[in-house]
Amino acid sequence: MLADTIAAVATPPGEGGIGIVRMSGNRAIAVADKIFQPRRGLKLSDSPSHTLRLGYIIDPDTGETVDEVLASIMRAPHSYTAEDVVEINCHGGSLATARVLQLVLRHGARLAEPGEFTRRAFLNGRLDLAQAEAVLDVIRAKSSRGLAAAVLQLQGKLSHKIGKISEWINGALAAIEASLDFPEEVGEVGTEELKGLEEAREEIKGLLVTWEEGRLVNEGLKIAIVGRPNVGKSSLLNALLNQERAIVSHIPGTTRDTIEETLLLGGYTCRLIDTAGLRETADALESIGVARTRQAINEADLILMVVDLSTGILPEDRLIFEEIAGRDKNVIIVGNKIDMVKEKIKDRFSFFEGYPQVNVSAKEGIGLDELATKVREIVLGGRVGTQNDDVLIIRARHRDALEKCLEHLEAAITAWKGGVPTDLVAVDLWAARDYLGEITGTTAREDLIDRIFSDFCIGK
Ligand SMILES: Nc1nc2c(c(=O)[nH]1)N(C=O)[C@@H](CNc1ccc(C(=O)N[C@@H](CCC(=O)O)C(=O)O)cc1)CN2
Ligand SMILES: Nc1nc2c(ncn2[C@@H]2O[C@H](COP(=O)(O)OP(=O)(O)OP(=O)(O)O)[C@@H](O)[C@H]2O)c(=O)[nH]1
Ligand SMILES: [Mg+2]
Repeated sequence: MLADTIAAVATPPGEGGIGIVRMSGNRAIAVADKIFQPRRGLKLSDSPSHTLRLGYIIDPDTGETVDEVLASIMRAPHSYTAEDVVEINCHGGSLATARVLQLVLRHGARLAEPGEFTRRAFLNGRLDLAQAEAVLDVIRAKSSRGLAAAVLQLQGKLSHKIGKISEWINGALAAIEASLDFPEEVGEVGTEELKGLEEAREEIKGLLVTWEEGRLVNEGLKIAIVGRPNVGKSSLLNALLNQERAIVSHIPGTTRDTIEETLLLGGYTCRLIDTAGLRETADALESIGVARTRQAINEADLILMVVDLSTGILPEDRLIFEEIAGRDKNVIIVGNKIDMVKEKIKDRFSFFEGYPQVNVSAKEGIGLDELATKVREIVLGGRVGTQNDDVLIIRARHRDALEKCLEHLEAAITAWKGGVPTDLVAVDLWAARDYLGEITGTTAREDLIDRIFSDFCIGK
């Protein structure tokens, strides 16, 4: 158990139903006893673990009653941090919780650092690093699919798979080490172990293919709305959001900066980015906007290229299309202002042959469902349809470690098959094992762990 006792407000600031001050450490219960007076019955230190008591927080120096609260006690090791934990449930609102925090700090606790409660759960072995990261991913989840993936990881499903892969690698290493120690007794290092390594390799590959979806689930699909000025990009953003978010006007060059909003599509978070119309411009401000548009195009997973059906394709449209096409990006051509087209127009512009086109009216709300369906098709397109109970790789850090692990594992397998001396094979296997340990935290360096927990909020 770590020496000092930490405390923080665990609920967000502002007005709310309840505000919680949480303490963890071996003095947590003693500190609580000094300031908490139960209305009746046992004081907190005599209460059984996992019980809740009603009482008052009283400033021992002044005798002043600060708040009426519920205090809960969870004794080590059966708590979130695996240390003694006391939670004081105050009336919501920043003043009561701030006063209670002040009192516990004055009577023996110190303010927790960001993520320190979860860090203690990790250091005390209740969670491994991947599970601790999942705590943050649960808090930050932006879609139901993202939440499901993070909760699975919190429950240890990813860690379990990593453990299984490590076992295969360890099995091979043990066999190699035995054959080095007692070469005459062990004989050939077995095909059994080699098979285990091949299974490990397949398991890693299976995890890596989930990253594409995991990234989408975690970060959201970036959709850039691009086109020449005045075709109705901002109108389309507003129509999809069903909200007057961006300024719309008949003046070309209305949108100067990129505007980003999130939208849920089929359980996935989409980040819709409205951009400044692309054109050659002498206006300094507008050209900054155009540069940002290009950046949005670079970062986008999907581009909605908006054209104006009422004017048809202009040379400017062609230039923009040439800029977009030929990149490895998904593109949907959106023919806008269909409400203005009187005669029966052709469904598609032959110019955009090979690209999906959906015709809409951002103004009248025509064709938006069809566009959403097309977007969803592309989001899911070509991806192995995973279920909510499948493990997903949702952090780039995990993907990177798995890729490194795979490289070394493949090198080891090739070397083994090529008859390279097994002590050399072992070098790659050790490296592969260390990369797996970075995911669960067994071989993660202090600075990496610092970086991970500094992302958390205070009180988590
Ligand atoms: N009030 C409150 N709500 C909360 C949390 C909390 O710490 N306090 N949590 C977190 O912030 C989450 C719940 N997570 C938790 C996970 C484990 C334990 C815990 O006490 N684990 C013991 C087993 C206890 C038992 O089963 O009796 C253990 O693993 O040993 C507590 C909370 C979400 N809601
Ligand atoms: N009739 C009709 N007009 C539309 C439609 N969509 C947009 N407009 C009009 O087209 C003009 C330009 O719309 P915006 O949404 O500002 O166009 P934009 O592409 O964002 O333009 P910039 O920001 O200047 O690049 C406005 O006058 C809109 O009312 C539509 O579906 N039908
Ligand atoms: Mg605009």
